[in-house]
Order: sequence, then C-alpha cells, then structure tokens
Amino acid sequence: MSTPAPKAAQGDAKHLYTIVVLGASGDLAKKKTFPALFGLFKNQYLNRKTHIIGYARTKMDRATFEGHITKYIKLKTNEDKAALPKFLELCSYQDGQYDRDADFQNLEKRMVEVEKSSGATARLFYMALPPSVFIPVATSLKKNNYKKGVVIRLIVEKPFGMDLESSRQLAKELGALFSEDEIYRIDHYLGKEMVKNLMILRFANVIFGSVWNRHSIDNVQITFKEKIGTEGRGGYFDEFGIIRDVMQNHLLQILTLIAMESPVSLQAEDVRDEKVKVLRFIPPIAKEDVLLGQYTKSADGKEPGYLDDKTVPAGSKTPTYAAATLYIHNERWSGVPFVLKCGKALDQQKTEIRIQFRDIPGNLFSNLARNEIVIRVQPNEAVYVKMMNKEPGLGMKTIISDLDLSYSSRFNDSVIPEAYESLILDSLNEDHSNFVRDDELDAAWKIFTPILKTIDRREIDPVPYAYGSRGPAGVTDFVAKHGYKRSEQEYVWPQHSEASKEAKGQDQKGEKEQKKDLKTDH
Ligand SMILES: NC(=O)C1=CN([C@@H]2O[C@H](COP(=O)(O)OP(=O)(O)OC[C@H]3O[C@@H](n4cnc5c(N)ncnc54)[C@H](OP(=O)(O)O)[C@@H]3O)[C@@H](O)[C@H]2O)C=CC1
Ligand SMILES: O=C1O[C@H](COP(=O)(O)O)[C@@H](O)[C@H](O)[C@H]1O
Repeated sequence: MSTPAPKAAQGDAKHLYTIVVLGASGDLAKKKTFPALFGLFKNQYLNRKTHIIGYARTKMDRATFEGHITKYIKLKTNEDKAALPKFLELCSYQDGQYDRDADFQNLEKRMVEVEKSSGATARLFYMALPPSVFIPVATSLKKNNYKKGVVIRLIVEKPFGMDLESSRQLAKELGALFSEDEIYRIDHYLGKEMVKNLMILRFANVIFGSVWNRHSIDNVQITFKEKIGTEGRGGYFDEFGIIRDVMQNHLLQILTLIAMESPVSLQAEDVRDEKVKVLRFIPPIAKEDVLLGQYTKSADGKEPGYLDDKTVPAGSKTPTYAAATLYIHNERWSGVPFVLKCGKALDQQKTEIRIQFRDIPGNLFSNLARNEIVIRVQPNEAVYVKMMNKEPGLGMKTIISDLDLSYSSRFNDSVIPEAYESLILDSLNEDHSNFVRDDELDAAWKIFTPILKTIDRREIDPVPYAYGSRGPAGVTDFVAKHGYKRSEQEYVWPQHSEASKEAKGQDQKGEKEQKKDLKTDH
C-alpha cells in the first residue's frame, strides 16, 4: 500500500533523475524495487519524466520484461489501473554483462537518449544484485556512466560483506569509486512505518523519557518470525545464515533506535552519530548468549526441511533460527538484556519489539504481570502497553489490560507506505538518515563477527525444529534466562479493527495463526 503525496511534495526531488535498476531480472527487482517505483509514480512522488532502465544479463523481450516487473504490482483502484501503462512507458530494459565496458557504453547511450527527452541531470543506480557483483558493477559504472557535473547516487543492497574484514574490504573498494555521499546502503527495515515511528515515540512523548532506562526496564525482546522457509533462496541463504540475513542488520537497526540517545537534530549525520555511539557500547556476543536452530520437515511431513532444499549443501549446519542476547555497557542500559530472535519456517509471521518493565516493588497486590510496551512492526502495525487494571465489579482483583493503539482502527483512513517506497524517495531527496553509514556498519560487524566465526567453525550445533513450529526447544528457557518473565494470567491482545477481521476472513489458516498471535508469544 502506498500513501498519496501531499500536494507540495509531488515529484519534488531536488534533481530530475534517470533510474537504472541493475539486476532487473531478479527477485528483489520484481518483488520490491519495481512495485515501489510504481507506488511512487502513481502517487506523484516520482517526476513524470523519470525514466527507469532495467539492466541484467538475461535476454528479455519487451513483453517478458513487462511481465516480470509487473508481476507483484497490485492494482487496487481504477487510478492504479490507469497509471500502470503510463508507468511502463517510462520503463525500458537493456541486457548486458556486469563487467563488459561495451555493454555499459550501450547503457550509457540509452541513458543519454532518455535524458535528452527528459532533461534529467541526475542518475540513481539501484544495485538489486548479489554482493559478488557489487564491485565489478560499481567499477563498470564509474568507468562508463559517471559524468562530471551529473549527480550520481548508488543504492547498495545488503549484505554488506560477510564479516568485519570483508565489509571493510567492500567499503574500501566501493569508497575508491564513489564518495560516502553518493552511496546509499539500504536496510529496508529502516523504511518500515513502525521503525520510523520509534524516534517519535521515544523523543516526542514525555511519558516514556523518564522510564526508558535500566532503572525501569528489565529486558527488551526484538522478534522476527517468518512462516516461509528459504524457498528458492537456499543457495544464497546457506552462505549467509539467519544472523547475517536478518539479525546483524534489520534487528540490530531496531535495537539501535530503541537504545540510542536523542540526536542533536533530525539531520542524517546527527541521527547516525547517535546510532554509531550506542553500537560502540555493545561488546561482541558471547557464545553462551546464543541459541541456534535449523528447520526440519513439518510435523505432517508436507513442508520440506531446510536440508531438503536442493540448493543447500548436504549436511549444512547453517542456522535458520537464532536467538542472541546483547548488552549495552553504558549508563542507561547496563545490565539490561536485549534479546534478538529471528527465524524462518516458524508458526507465524511477525516482527515486534517487546519492552518489559521491572516488577512492582512491595506486595500490595498479588498476581501482577509486568508492564510491557509492545511495538508491532508487522503485520497489523500497533503500539500497545500492557498494564494492570482493576477487574470491573465488586472486589479488588487485578487483571492485565492494555492501552491499544492499533493502526487499523486508529488510522483507519491511512495507508502505510511500503518500506522500499519510503527509502527510494529518501534517496531521491538525498536524505541519508535512514541509510547505513560506513562506520555504523563497522561497529555492527564488530559485535557479530566473533560469534559468526564460531558458528562458521561449526562450534555451535543448531537445534532442529519442525517447519511451522515455534522454533527450537529451549527458546522459552533462553528468554527466561535472559530476564523475560511470562505472566501467570492469560493475556489476549484484542484487535478491534474491521481491517484485521477482514484479513482474518480472507484466510482461514491465517485466522488460526492470528488467534495464536493474540497471545503473548515468542
Ligand atoms: N529478494 C529479496 O527479497 C531481498 C533481497 N535483498 C538483496 O538484494 C540483492 C538482490 O537480491 P535478489 O534479487 O534476491 O537476487 P537474485 O539472485 O534474484 O539476483 C538478481 C539478479 O542478479 C543476477 N545474478 C544472480 N546471481 C548472479 C551471479 N552469481 N553472478 C552475476 N549475476 C548474478 C541475475 O540476473 P542476470 O542473470 O539476468 O544478470 C539475477 O536476476 C541481494 O544483495 C539480496 O541480498 C535484500 C532484501 C530482500
Ligand atoms: O532482508 C530480508 O528480509 C526479508 C524479510 O523482509 P520483510 O520486509 O518481508 O519482513 C527476509 O525474508 C529475507 O530473508 C531477508 O534477506
């Protein structure tokens, strides 16, 4: 879903761009990049003269290219249907190798041609490519498509390296070709609505400021769950594993925004300075603070195990699930465990942040549950605060209740933009605040590299868990060991909105999942 542009902002980037999507034949391009560009186009965030050129090695005729880039575009309204042919008029495709100058010169000719008609003076290169070709492509672009006086932007997808050394090497090689100002390292979680909301929740509400520290908060849980397995991405995934795929980037970015100090301003460098600072207070993750898992066939035998994927090497020990506890050794957070958990082929799809407060001192009441602030990143965006209340009626019985800001009911008329729309727009507007800076990356890899090396040496065995289950046995004990206290009272998060009812109605299987989802769950 995308949001209509306020009038003043329509197609209003400082420069008029030509956009080149490298790797246009791939999965990311079809699922995210082109749908996001269409979202921006139809809502008039993209100047109507912005040409988009797809580039990859695969030979594709016009019809195949159009089929590929429109496969995941959802046409919900008549306006959407009317906008699509106009969008496609701006899109074209050019095949070529990633290291052949002649092919990049052909691309240059095409760019010059479209720029003659559009008057564009800026170029955005989106690298929707596997990391193995980042440098050959960046080198070819620099040599053949980098013009003095033309504004150049380069969006680079994660993973940015495999560990500290390879990330530094990549940074060095990329840095020799493009300046830090020109590079936009994308982490699409930074474009998600609820992740972007974190700074406002924290720094625009006086009620949270005084409790946002070790004196009041007992532990923080950041959870990413996916129902799908590697599904066709096994080759890529096996090389990286779940920690490099999700935890070291998406979950760590969330942690940073939860834990950092207030920036001096909302300027990109001020925000990123604070993010780097908090990362530097985190020591490398200890072996005893990690739990790994790998999924096996589903209990009914219908869904394949990780090792059944033909692109996964036999006997692979790559984790598809990981839980890790990080500590921040500064005055605000000393002693507070930040538990990051992520996994594929689990019982449900959700990403959420759960901030659990300390026990109430004294024994005035019994059967108390801890306060929790839950920030539901996806699906069904919400912020709710679990709190104790008097059960209505005679007597003084306590009951867990909540202050519930479910977006589907509170912001009923709003549509939530896709993360990629938001980030591509930021790059067109030259706003780096939601992109990863080189020193931020360095600090992140310092936290993860030692444990990743231990895992790569196969010193931690992943615990098997069935496809569709809640993860490896031991997760509940792991989070309990790191501070999380389950309440004895059952708690249900009520979702009142029609939207969520509708979503549930559409998918009976989904409904069952949804019900489980309502309970406090790992
Ligand atoms: N897919 C996703 O959901 C997400 C992907 N990403 C990141 O985005 C980037 C692209 O991902 P994705 O689209 O899934 O990747 P793909 O595997 O689909 O690769 C994209 C394109 O790159 C070319 N390519 C693939 N393998 C190689 C190779 N070994 N050497 C040279 N070219 C190759 C292919 O194009 P051709 O053969 O036509 O040249 C392919 O269509 C990656 O860095 C990934 O980590 C990030 C978040 C989510
Ligand atoms: O970067 C990645 O993220 C996706 C999950 O993204 P989401 O926006 O659907 O939550 C994950 O599936 C993929 O493995 C990973 O590379």
